[in-house]
Amino acid sequence: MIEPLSEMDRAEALDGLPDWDHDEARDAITRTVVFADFVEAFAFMTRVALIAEKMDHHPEWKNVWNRVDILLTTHDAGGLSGRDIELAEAIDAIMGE
Ligand SMILES: C[C@H](O)[C@H](O)[C@H]1CNC2=NC(N)=NC(=O)C2=N1
Repeated sequence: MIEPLSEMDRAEALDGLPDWDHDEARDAITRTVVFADFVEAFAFMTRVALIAEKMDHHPEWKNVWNRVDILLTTHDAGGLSGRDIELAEAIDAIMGE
């Protein structure tokens, strides 16, 4: 069982992730990223997939051509956990390159 984030930790984590929105209904964070074309979007998804597999923590996402809609939450915790924050930070690092 993975522990959900406390109210305080959640607020602090969201503060540190300005590019992410909080989906309150799911207690998830979401971010949409847009690339030049499908190949770039899919290359990004491949990189994230390898990180996710290493973390054993996987995004819910949808790709439409050059766009990737990402939702992170922890099914085992019924909401946000530290793993979502860690994966969001890894995604932000890729997007910041
Ligand atoms: C068995 C396996 O470790 C679990 O199902 C992992 C896999 N990836 C996961 N990813 C996410 N986002 N939440 C989880 O609770 C989760 N659990």
